[in-house]
Amino acid sequence: MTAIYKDDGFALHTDKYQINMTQVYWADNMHRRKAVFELFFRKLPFGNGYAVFAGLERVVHYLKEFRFTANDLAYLREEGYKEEYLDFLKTIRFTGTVRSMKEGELVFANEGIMRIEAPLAEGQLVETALLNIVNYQTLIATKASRMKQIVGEEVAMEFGTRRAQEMDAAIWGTRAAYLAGFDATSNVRAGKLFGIPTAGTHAHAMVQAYRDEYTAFRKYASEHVDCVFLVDTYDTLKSGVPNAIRVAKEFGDRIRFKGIRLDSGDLAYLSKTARKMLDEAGFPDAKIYASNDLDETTILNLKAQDAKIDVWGIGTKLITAYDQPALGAVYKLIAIEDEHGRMVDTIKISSNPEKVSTPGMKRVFRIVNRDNRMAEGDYIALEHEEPQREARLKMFHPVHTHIAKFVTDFEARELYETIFEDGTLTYELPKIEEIRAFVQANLDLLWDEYKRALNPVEYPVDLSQACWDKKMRMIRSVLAKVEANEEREGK
Ligand SMILES: Nc1ncnc2c1ncn2[C@@H]1O[C@H](COP(=O)(O)OP(=O)(O)OP(=O)(O)O)[C@@H](O)[C@H]1O
Ligand SMILES: O=P(O)(O)OC[C@H]1O[C@H](OP(=O)(O)OP(=O)(O)O)[C@H](O)[C@@H]1O
Ligand SMILES: O=C(O)c1cccnc1
Repeated sequence: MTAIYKDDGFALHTDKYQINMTQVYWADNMHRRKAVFELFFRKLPFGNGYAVFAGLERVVHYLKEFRFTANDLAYLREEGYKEEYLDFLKTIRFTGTVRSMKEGELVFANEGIMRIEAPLAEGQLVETALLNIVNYQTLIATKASRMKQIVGEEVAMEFGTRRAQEMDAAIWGTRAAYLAGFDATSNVRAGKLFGIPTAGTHAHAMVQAYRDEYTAFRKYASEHVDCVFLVDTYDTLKSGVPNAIRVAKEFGDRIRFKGIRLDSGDLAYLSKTARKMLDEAGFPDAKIYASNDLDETTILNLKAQDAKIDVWGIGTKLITAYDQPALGAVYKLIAIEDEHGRMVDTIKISSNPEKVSTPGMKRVFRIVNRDNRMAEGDYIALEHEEPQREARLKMFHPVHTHIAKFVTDFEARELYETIFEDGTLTYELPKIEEIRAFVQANLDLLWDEYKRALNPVEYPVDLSQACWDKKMRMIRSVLAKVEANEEREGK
């Protein structure tokens, strides 16, 4: 790489305004004030009924290693930052406390996924990277989960690396897809880094290189025991499938003829006809793989057409989150220490009531009905509240408050774990297989109405009465100040 400075850290993986704001805090001696930030999104992606949280592992690595290197500081010096400020940046490490949902948790709009309590300077500087990581990984995990819900018991393989937005996206995207339910990836480096099962067939290039399918399949079979032949280079039914069958017969027990891959044309018609040909030739166990711009809509349609596809190879539409390429997670200041050392809550008002932030330190609980083991909804309470101790919980819609219900026999599962305590990592990162199992267990708690791909029912995310009252009090107090200001200005 022809970098001017060695790329040896991630602290500069931030927006310049974070460094500029931090300079202001530092110059004003505000930088050590305790601040609390919350990371959340306001709208679920893809019209899905839930999102799958991913990104915590990388966030942990990032915060653990957070420091400005000598190269970072040299570059900032060249950018014109003052020497005294650079001396301060040089000493910065992440010393905060992080409370977060676990990777693989199902998460909904307007609930804090992660809460960062840290000296203001640190909390501010890490915003961009945290959003960068969580936004992308959660987006892809959600897309993958949505696709896997449609794929069902069949196999979903991640094929997206070639179309991903560069290398990081391919690697962390395939990890997100796997933890959310995909079964394997074609990316070998992801296999090495995360222990994800890898798998693959072959491309048209190999058939073209040998110029005929029969020779190409034979050569492949001579070198590999597990064989899936790509059959659409010339003519799927007239040439590809017959050549695959011919080679499978010739090699007999010397190979495991796992199947064929279709990569163009009418996948419903071709798969049904190919299935018949394989069965008649005595290969009922050979699987039919399909790829070619697949997404959940196409897969659902193919299933409706009774396509005989066993393995779905999915690339572009998954790894680029093609129909919605960004999750709008934000990172908002919810409380800050004042000049007297007291924590004061902050609120951001918007003309859209759904966008008004919920002030203060809170915890998120999943309310699970003990009788049927299904989730009743999520419940956001103030830090000190203990909903699990209540016999009867009122759950009401935070905007349309007349929509309410009471739950009695319930378990209130707190969704936050402590990840860092005063800068020390206290959380043991789970293995990826554990995260996968966790996603499945979480999905089992949701009624199908929340999980369907089209027009799912909105899952309740409610505020406790105390939390709601506090929000309303703060809205009234801010609006009163705005009015007083207007009067002063004589408007
Ligand atoms: N039976 C089907 N019903 C609905 N969609 C299908 C069906 N068969 C294939 N598709 C989808 O239709 C699209 C066909 O795209 P396109 O016309 O680009 O492919 P192609 O011409 O078959 O192959 P190539 O990608 O080599 O150009 C793909 O997204 C594919 O997944
Ligand atoms: O379609 P995706 O969901 O992205 O799946 C991955 C695609 O990558 C390969 O195609 P390749 O790059 O060789 O191009 P082509 O098949 O589109 O010509 C493969 O044959 C799939 O078609
Ligand atoms: O193994 C395959 O078939 C594969 C891998 C990546 C992209 N397309 C197909």
